[in-house]
Amino acid sequence: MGVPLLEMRNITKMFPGVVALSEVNLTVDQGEIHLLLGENGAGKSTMIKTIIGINKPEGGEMFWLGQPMKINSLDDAYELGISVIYQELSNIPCLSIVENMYLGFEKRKSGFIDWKEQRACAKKALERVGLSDIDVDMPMEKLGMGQRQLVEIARAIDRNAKLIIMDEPTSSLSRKEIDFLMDLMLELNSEGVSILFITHKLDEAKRVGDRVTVLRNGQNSGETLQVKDVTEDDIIQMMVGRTLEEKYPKRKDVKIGKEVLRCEGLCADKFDEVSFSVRSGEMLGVFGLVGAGRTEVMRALFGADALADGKIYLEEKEVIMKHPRDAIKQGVVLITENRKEEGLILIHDVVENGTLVTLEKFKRKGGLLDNKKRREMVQKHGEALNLRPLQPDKQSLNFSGGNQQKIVIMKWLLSGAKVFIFDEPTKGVDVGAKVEIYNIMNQLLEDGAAIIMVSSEMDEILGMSDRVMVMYEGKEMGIVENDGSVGQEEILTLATGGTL
Ligand SMILES: Nc1ncnc2c1ncn2[C@@H]1O[C@H](COP(=O)(O)OP(=O)(O)OP(=O)(O)O)[C@@H](O)[C@H]1O
Repeated sequence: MGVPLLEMRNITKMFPGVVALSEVNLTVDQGEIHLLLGENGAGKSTMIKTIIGINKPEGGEMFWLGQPMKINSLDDAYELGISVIYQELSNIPCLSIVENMYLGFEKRKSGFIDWKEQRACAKKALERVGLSDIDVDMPMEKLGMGQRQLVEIARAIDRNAKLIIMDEPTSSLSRKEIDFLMDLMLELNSEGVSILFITHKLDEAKRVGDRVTVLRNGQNSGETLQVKDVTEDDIIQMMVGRTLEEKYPKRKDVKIGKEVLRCEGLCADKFDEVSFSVRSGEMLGVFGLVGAGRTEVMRALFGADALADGKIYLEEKEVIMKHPRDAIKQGVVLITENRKEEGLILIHDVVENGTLVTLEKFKRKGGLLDNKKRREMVQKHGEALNLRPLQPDKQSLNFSGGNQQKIVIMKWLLSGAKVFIFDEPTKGVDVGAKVEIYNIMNQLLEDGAAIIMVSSEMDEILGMSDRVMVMYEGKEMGIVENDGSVGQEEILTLATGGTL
């Protein structure tokens, strides 16, 4: 194996009130896929930012191919051959694919941008990620989340990276795209590229990883191990310090009651004739591959996008959702998949974000806000959601990705709605926190709410839903009872346009 490609020794990084990394060690060998795992807030992203020079550690040493690593900026990282594919997409939506791919690293000829060369190289790299038919001059915003992610991967391939750091690259991809990416990772790896792979999906991790380093509360949790020598349960034990009894906790005292919401023949640009209903105490799972139109239906139902046709009934009365305000007023809320753009005001703290849609509840006589009560509520829900760190005054942008998701969930939990639409609720959330979110959903159902859960995770859909609506290319392919009579195969058949 020779000298390690990257060696991080005793890295310590502090932020106000938090020791994000404490004497952490990480070694990535040449030509290996190394897993960096840990709960939300364990310090994985902080470690990556340290590797690429964004964070300056307070202590520790870094080596690249055995030599002390001088890294002061992202440019130094690229120079060495390190590319990062971030958890949250970092491209600029209004720029074209090719502009995004070479932003800050333009190919030049006689001082001018060499568009011909850029387009040719972009096309070649995009072919490798399965996007051979795509027009490289198309604006990024025209692509779905999954495709945008693949463009980022193409950019790393184009830069001939020696180390590709992938921070949850699969969280926005469909099953097919994930399989494609896993194969691509193995292929790149066989060509000698090292990959540092961060994921919360342990099955994927096990599928491709050679060795695994686990972080827990900013420290190494045990030694780095060979992936073939550990089970998923061993990894969970290292991550959370205990084994999880149930991945999908059972609902105890839930009675499915009357229909709360019914949608008939919903139509818009991206979907056609979608009809479904959900009852009190019931979870309707909505499954489909990326681009199936699930999020679009939910956004229209919530009044965030316009409907061309169709009717919505709430407790048997027809309602019009022209604006999210209308939906919230009627007790229908959407917990968006896109937390950074739509879920949170990142510069605001947890109290402000957590109580943003429920300010009315905290108004005192005279109209002033009861900030003490706001803080107490946020503290209470933060504890229930295991928000880490539990610092209500901390700016949301300084929370780890998974913990930001918990703040978004908190915001809507406080609203006391009748219908909760969760769009990919556990995206980027660690195994332990997933169970916490499922427990909260179960509690909502016990309290009589209705839940619609859009998810690309088949296990999650089958583990949590009472019924499953399957969509394909904007069409509703069927609604099935999740009572064991249908399984993964049947649902996938519907999701790929087939019939049962
Ligand atoms: N700029 C910052 N200012 C203050 N605290 C920060 C900052 N960046 C990270 N932290 C804190 O450092 C800790 C580690 O966060 P980090 O983002 O590295 O976690 P993570 O393991 O990547 O989690 P996730 O899986 O949720 O993405 C957290 O407590 C986080 O709140």
